[in-house]
Amino acid sequence: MTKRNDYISWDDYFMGLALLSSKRSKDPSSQVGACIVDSRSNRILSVGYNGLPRFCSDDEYPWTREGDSMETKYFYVVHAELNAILNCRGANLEESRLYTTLFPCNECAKAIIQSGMKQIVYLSDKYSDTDIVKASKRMLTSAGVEFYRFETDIDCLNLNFK
Ligand SMILES: Nc1nc(=O)n([C@H]2C[C@H](O)[C@@H](COP(=O)(O)O)O2)cc1CO
Ligand SMILES: [Zn+2]
Repeated sequence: MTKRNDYISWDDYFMGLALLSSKRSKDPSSQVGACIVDSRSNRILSVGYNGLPRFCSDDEYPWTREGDSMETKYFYVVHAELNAILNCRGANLEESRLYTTLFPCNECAKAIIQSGMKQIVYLSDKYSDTDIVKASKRMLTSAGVEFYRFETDIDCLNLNFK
């Protein structure tokens, strides 16, 4: 027997983990996932998805996008990228690579830069026209953090639990 050739690439694996993490999100409109990797050893350092902080109930806080700011999700949700940074349990994120299903906002960009990450691989950039993303890209570029869109030959990966 020879080895399998249809195994997934490291990039597919890590973006797949970011996508799988996003499935945990309770946000009805955007489910975002992130995975942080030591790019030299291909070891996973952390994962995260967008959700409320610990001890804040998914059922008691709002999930709406519009209206009184206090009653929208935006004041409360922790972004997937920040959650991944905060979930790293002391791992050194210097020189690491972030896989995220949505381009990071300006606030996450600050945390990415300050934690020493060097690369961002993203799937969607659906808010690219917003000032938030423009500010994010400005800071990331100044800080020398590379970012590039995820590319793959495969459209879909199935997880079969049966
Ligand atoms: N990069 C990001 N990572 C994230 O985790 N989020 C989260 C915040 C919200 O929970 C949701 C965006 O909701 P909406 O504006 O598309 O309905 O995704 C948002 C962005 C966009 O900057
Ligand atoms: Zn963010």
